[in-house]
Amino acid sequence: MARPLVYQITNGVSAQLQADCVALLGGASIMSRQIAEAGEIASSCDALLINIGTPPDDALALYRAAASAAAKNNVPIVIDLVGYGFSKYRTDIADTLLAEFRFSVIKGNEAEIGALGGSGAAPRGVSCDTAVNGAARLVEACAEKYGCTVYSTGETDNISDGRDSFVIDGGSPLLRGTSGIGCALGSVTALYCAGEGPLEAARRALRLFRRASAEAAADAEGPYSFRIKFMDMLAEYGSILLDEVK
Ligand SMILES: Nc1ncnc2c1ncn2[C@@H]1O[C@H](COP(=O)(O)OP(=O)(O)OP(=O)(O)O)[C@@H](O)[C@H]1O
Ligand SMILES: Cc1ncsc1CCO
Repeated sequence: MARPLVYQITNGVSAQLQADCVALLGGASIMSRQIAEAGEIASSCDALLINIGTPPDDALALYRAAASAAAKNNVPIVIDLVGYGFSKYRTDIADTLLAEFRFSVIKGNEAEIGALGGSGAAPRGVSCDTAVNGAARLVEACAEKYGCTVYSTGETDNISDGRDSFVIDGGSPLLRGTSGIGCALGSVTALYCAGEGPLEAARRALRLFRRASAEAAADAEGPYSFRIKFMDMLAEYGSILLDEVK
């Protein structure tokens, strides 16, 4: 497939980074928050990402319009549960979508997936790095409940499709030194879902980010030069070492 088109409905903070990641890994993005064109775009793209980071007033109607058109056309859908469990508004929206649609991948940081799995703790804001006890088990339980691939990110990443489960570690904590890299990971997951099954796509994205961050950290002078080097390394490993990071 030449340049898979990823329809990204996302937050206003990370959008540029997300579009850049998709572009440097060989995809193309379209971003729009207009309900009027959501069905049209979703039915002709190769993957849909719904990131609830900065939900607009009409968020539920927008996400529904996009998700229902994607589902009708067998377009894979990735949902990034940014801030799930923090505000009731976004948690209710996400729960409604999760009840109505079958997603290819559900992702969040450990605190967000912990909240989804009923850990009893809630994240404080977005990008929360609170560790959750039993994260791997919670990811597996969510994968079984929602019938899809689920992953959580943090010091270690946990991924499961309800049958097979993996832990991914390594990389660099500098990934957390600036904002939006988790959102970009969601975009790359959606991009890879255009070409392969959700578990393989998500594992590949997670491993690519760990691998690229380890290389970038080796000669970064600080969190921002790291961020630039990380993007270069993503491009390098994304095109050269696809099999190795699979
Ligand atoms: N302590 C850590 N060490 C190494 N890598 C990490 C660590 N914490 C997170 N990561 C990696 O950083 C990336 C972003 O994960 P993170 O959990 O920060 O997402 P997030 O909270 O959704 O981020 P954001 O909201 O800023 O987009 C992932 O690739 C994850 O594997
Ligand atoms: C800071 C922030 N607020 C909503 S989304 C976002 C980007 C990181 O998730």
